[in-house]
Amino acid sequence: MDAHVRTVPGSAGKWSPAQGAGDTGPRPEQHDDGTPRRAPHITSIKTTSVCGLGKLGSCIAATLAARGFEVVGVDIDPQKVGKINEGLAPVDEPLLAEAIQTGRSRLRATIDAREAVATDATFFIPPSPSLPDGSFSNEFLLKAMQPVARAVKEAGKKNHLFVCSSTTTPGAMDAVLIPMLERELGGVCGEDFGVCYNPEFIALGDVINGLLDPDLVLIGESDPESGAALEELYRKFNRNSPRIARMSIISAELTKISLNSYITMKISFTNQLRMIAARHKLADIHAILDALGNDSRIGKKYLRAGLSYGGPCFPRDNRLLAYTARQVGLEAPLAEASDRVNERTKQELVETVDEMAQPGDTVAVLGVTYKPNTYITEEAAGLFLAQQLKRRGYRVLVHDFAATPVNSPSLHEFEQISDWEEFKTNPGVALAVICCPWPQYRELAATTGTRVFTPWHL
Ligand SMILES: NC(=O)C1=CN([C@@H]2O[C@H](COP(=O)(O)OP(=O)(O)OC[C@H]3O[C@@H](n4cnc5c(N)ncnc54)[C@H](O)[C@@H]3O)[C@@H](O)[C@H]2O)C=CC1
Ligand SMILES: O=C(O)[C@H]1O[C@H](OP(=O)(O)OP(=O)(O)OC[C@H]2O[C@@H](n3ccc(=O)[nH]c3=O)[C@H](O)[C@@H]2O)[C@H](O)[C@@H](O)[C@@H]1O
Repeated sequence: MDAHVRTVPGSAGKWSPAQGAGDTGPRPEQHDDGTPRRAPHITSIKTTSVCGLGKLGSCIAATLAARGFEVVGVDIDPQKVGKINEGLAPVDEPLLAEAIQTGRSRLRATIDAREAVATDATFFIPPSPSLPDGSFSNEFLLKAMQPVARAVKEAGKKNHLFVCSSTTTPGAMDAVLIPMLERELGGVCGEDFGVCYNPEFIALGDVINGLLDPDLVLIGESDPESGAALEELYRKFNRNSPRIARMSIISAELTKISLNSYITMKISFTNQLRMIAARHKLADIHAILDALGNDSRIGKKYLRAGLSYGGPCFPRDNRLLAYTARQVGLEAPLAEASDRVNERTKQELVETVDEMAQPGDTVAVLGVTYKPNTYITEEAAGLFLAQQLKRRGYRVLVHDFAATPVNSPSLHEFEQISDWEEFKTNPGVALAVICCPWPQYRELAATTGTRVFTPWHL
């Protein structure tokens, strides 16, 4: 059953540190059956478990171990478990293999979720895929959390800390995931056990450094003790001294997607401006943005003119904010506009190329990942262009420094440029379009005699 959230519970009352998520007032001293209520008293997390050893989870497990915590990794995929136990990286991510080596004596993995019970806190990081209405599915989180909760109950263990790091639909923790935990554990969240919502702000390709030196650590907490325990963990774990923002769980769910939605708004603004500037012969979008970024209220980050944003996070987190607004009877026109500009940016790329070449021509699409240093092609501008050109009757050649038909099956339908060095010296195509700013493409962009179109300032 997919129990994704259907209604967003109100967050009307203001949260205070002494109050758990969804609290409505002081609680009685006892449970209905007369047993005393007890606040969770985890004060120090020494041993951790990480459920979901994918692109994010394997990096969290490895860095926790590298920074001195005992870690049990859990995944339903025996291959990922096997790799961790062999001391190898289960996914491609810079510095992951090194982190695993550093923490090897403290890191092991298993497919048996019950082993998480022996640890103080479990981080849950399975997928939370988008559904057609824009919300995120809770299915994998429920399946990952349930066996751990059952095992905690069977063991009679008190005060296990459940930490959700996957992105959730705002309201899903209070309406779906915590009620499941309360049913399985037979207790009240925030009193008999603790829950934190703790998403990470990391960019693929830089996950290890992003985890160790973040700008922000975000903790949504069911009760102050749980939040304090997690804060203490981060104070030992982080190499820098980031702002640790603690708040209610619903606030943290909203903060996570708002951050990404705000940045997509910034990127879409650059693309909107680029389209306007392009209609003026002497206007240079790169010069305009470079100047704008000097205003400290704007800043230079994510103000680079290029193409549409893509990947597994930005597009869907931004749509989730719009969904969240609809759930409470509002609109989120800014989030919707970011999405519309992003779609328009993709279409505009196809139209521009269509003006520079004609069906039947051979066009090389260079860079089909959503950004450099990753093999992921999800919602990437290059992949979209290649698909659209093929549909319009072009012969399309694709090239990337990381994505291949093996790791990105959507590339199977295209002819691949397998030898970059050879292509670079003799492209033999009507047009080459640089869709992803891999720095290596700079050489081609500088070559005279090759017709190259690059929206990026390489
Ligand atoms: N990849 C990223 O850059 C970021 C991802 N996130 C969020 O983190 C979550 C995970 O994302 P990724 O790591 O990219 O996903 P992924 O698909 O790379 O990895 C998920 C892992 O969870 C495992 N899994 C599935 N069901 C399980 C279960 N019942 N028990 C234990 N393991 C289970 C899968 O086998 C897989 O190894 C998502 O909610 C995503 O939105 C948030 C910030 C950044
Ligand atoms: O929520 C998440 O999962 C993560 O999503 C993003 O991380 P990521 O998608 O890996 O990558 P980014 O490096 O942020 O790039 C995203 C997209 O923005 C585009 N971009 C980036 C910068 C820029 O100036 N312009 C621009 O179009 C990139 O080309 C790429 O398509 C955020 O940067 C992370 O903070 C966040 O935790």
